[in-house]
Amino acid sequence: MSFKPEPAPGDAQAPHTGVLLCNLGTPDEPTPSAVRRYLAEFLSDPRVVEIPPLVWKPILYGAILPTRPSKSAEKYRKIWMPEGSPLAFWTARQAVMLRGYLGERGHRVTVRHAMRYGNPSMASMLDELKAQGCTRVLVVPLYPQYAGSTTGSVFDAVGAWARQVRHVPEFHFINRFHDDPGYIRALARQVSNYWMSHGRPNKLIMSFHGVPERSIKLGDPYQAQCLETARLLAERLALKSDDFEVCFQSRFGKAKWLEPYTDQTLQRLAQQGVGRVDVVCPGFVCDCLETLEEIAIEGKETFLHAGGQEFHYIPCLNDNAAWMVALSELVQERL
Ligand SMILES: C=CC1=C(C)c2cc3[nH]c(cc4nc(cc5[nH]c(cc1n2)c(C)c5CCC(=O)O)C(CCC(=O)O)=C4C)c(C)c3C=C
Ligand SMILES: [Fe+2]
Ligand SMILES: [Fe+2]
Repeated sequence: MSFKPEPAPGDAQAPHTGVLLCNLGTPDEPTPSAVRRYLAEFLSDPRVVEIPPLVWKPILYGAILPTRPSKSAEKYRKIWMPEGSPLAFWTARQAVMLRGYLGERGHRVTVRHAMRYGNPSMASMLDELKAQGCTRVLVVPLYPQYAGSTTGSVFDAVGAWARQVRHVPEFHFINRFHDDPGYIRALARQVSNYWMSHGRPNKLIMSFHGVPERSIKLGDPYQAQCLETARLLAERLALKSDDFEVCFQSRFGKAKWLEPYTDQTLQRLAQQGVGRVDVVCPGFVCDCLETLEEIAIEGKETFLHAGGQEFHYIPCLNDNAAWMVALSELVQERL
């Protein structure tokens, strides 16, 4: 004798969908050796450094990997949380929260998160979704603005995994959400809530991660999407054109990157006598090294040393409730 189980919500015939939130990745520990392992993988990706390997590999192994890891590890140590790297913590938390937001809907959905470089790897999480019986997978790069070096590279990793699988699931991809009304609303909430408790600045700086200028000339839509996010956020906050400035941070290497650079902008504003700036980083949905160390610590020093009076860093969306609603809507539209 056997019992037939009650039909599962969403019914057993419905396809089982996996949702994979993907972020950049981060070292496992704030130590030179862990940072070296991470940077070696990250900076060997031809999407990230578009220099012919015969030219780039000697620079990477001869100049960068012997020196940068210990300097970067020191920076990571300043922002490390008891739970680990902030980027890993917030990415994992968003996946857990998204599960809760989707759970009540009765779809057969399994949510996981993965990192493009480091752990948990994309291949291991795609293996797991497949083992769980997912026949469809929605890949969600946690980058609002599309860049070949970030979003494009996530799709490469999915392709590389699929190459060694016989029965490939039905893949769906989110390409960008830089102008999504829910995302813009969440950003505006995050900023206006901050201003409700801390007052308003003389200038709001919207700082996005940079990319080499050359990648834009070759057709990357990243810069245009950053500027559109900034325009929509300013509109939603009812800012006038001289209430805010857009700039680009985290330059890497010798080439020209997108301008204006964030550090030079902070210096100039301080010298022009702008007393208080607030910085928000709309291109990052999770706080990380580039926001907590480069902006909240180094950027603050730059501004104050150049004569600025007050510097505020407005945290990323992280577990902001309006953002979780926006993310769950982005996903639900594609279930
Ligand atoms: C938000 C989108 C990002 C784009 C676009 C991007 C492009 C890009 N980055 C590098 C080099 C480095 N980035 C590093 C850290 C880092 N970058 C992003 C996001 C984007 N990068 C994040 C979220 C992080 C933080 C990771 C963390 O652990 O918190 C680093 C490593 C740190 C260091 O040693 O400085 C490098 C290097 C390039 C070359 C590039 C585009 C071509
Ligand atoms: Fe980066
Ligand atoms: Fe940086």
